[in-house]
Amino acid sequence: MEKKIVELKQVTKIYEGKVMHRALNRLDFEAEAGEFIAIMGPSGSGKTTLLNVISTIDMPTYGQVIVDGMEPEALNANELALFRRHNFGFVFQDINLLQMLTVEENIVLPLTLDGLPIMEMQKRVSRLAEQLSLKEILNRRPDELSGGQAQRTAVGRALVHKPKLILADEPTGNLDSKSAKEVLELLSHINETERTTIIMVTHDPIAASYCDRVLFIKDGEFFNEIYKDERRQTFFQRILNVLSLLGGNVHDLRML
Ligand SMILES: Nc1ncnc2c1ncn2[C@@H]1O[C@H](COP(=O)(O)OP(=O)(O)OP(=O)(O)O)[C@@H](O)[C@H]1O
Repeated sequence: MEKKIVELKQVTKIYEGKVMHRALNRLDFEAEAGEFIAIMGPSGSGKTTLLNVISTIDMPTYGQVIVDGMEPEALNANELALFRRHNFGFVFQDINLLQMLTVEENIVLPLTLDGLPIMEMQKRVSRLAEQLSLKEILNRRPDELSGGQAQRTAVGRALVHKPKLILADEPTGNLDSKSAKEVLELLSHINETERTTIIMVTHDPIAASYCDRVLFIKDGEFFNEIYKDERRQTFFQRILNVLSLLGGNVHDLRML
């Protein structure tokens, strides 16, 4: 049995506002080290909230979150910021590269915060550039990149400090299908070779079919969960079957 990297026990998240909203309701969730997991559900079902609670960006109202054996709630603000920076890599739909910096400088940025020796930084960047097929374009700036190259750079930036867990929120949401495929194959490859755990929120059943497991949530509660045990195409069909049971707006299912 693999080590558990994330454990959520009966997690409830209530947003207090003019109208109180229960975004997660008594949700249990576990991720083992090395898993590649997709989180799916209709718009507003709590997917981003779940990712934010796992990444410690947000704290649950009730329930317990344990990441790599630690309870983030027990840490003070500085400790929490460090914990997050050392353990997590983030990939978002909006790629957010720094326009003034080259691909190489964007990738290396998180390491400069930790004051790593230059030789070590160069070693890591050149290894990543190889893995991410960015070798030829390390000196380009973000406005000279395709969408796929830009997102691969962002994946590089998320990986450079060797995080235990990659948290991705719609990483292919703004990409054409060819670039999306490149990024998904890359995430799969990183997951297989480095055993980095990846948790990815997606509306896209094709993206989800690259994962080992898909967790479906509805109204902030567990709805279903399926594991890949066969070819990606058959897994894709099973994902579509659950999505049709889940209901919601068909416009939520982009790229179908
Ligand atoms: N800061 C907030 N204050 C109040 N309500 C919020 C806040 N953030 C999210 N919500 C509400 O909580 C619910 C869950 O939001 P969340 O963003 O987690 O859903 P989601 O499944 O990621 O949606 P989408 O697929 O549209 O991105 C929604 O009804 C949303 O309106």
